[in-house]
Amino acid sequence: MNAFAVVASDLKIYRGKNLVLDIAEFRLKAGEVMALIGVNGSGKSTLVQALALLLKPDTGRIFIQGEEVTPKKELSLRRKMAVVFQEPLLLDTSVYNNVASGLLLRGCKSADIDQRVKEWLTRLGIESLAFRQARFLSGGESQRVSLARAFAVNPEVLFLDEPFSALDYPTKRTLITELSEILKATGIATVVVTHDPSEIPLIAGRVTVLHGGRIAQSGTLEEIRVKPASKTVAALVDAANYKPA
Ligand SMILES: Nc1ncnc2c1ncn2[C@@H]1O[C@H](COP(=O)(O)OP(=O)(O)OP(=O)(O)O)[C@@H](O)[C@H]1O
Repeated sequence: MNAFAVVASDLKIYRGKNLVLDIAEFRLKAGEVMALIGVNGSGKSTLVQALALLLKPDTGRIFIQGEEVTPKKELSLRRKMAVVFQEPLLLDTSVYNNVASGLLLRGCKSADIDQRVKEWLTRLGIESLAFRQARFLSGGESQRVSLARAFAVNPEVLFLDEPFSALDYPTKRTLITELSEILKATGIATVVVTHDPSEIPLIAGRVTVLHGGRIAQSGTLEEIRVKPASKTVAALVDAANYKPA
């Protein structure tokens, strides 16, 4: 197994004439859960989309588990990854079919699909919702379906782009704790975008701070709090409700 799940270098993305992402080097270790934070517009979603191979960078090289992304390998490498967004983006069908959708796309056999869908419905505590239409779910239930769909494909790398920000506080806390247990058990390398530093100790180890499309600082939350690279970074990690774990 490669020591790094994702490596990117000299990653640049322009929107019109604006350079919105300028990453000299990014490394996500195998099995690591990294929090990605930054003010609005700092480039978090753009970086996630680029690393998940959903957005083509203008320059740069990306390696997934040591394999360089090339036009020929792009689709197979993309299928090693799963992304969960703030909006669950569910298909207008049953919960079961939603969780099965990524596996169908990957051409899995129906017996495997059934086994994996049932496993992940159970692990996310939504087996009783299997035949409910997705449009009738609550926000928290929808996000559980979206996570089950992501885990069902057995991803090597998982990207979570503010998956909890639309949820109420108790629902969010319960889901983060469960998700953290699943990530520990599976060892899937994960990048989780969050606006709430109090979530970081619950789920992630290292923190990467983006500012103006660049990596402003990277380290543990404690390291960054003790020696923030700038006032903006200090403000980001200095949430009133944060207590060291
Ligand atoms: N489709 C687009 N067209 C033009 N500019 C864009 C587009 N998407 C993003 N941008 C710009 O790129 C920059 C980075 O945006 P991005 O969404 O990655 O930031 P973010 O850190 O995820 O923000 P937020 O915390 O608000 O979600 C912003 O200046 C944004 O306006």
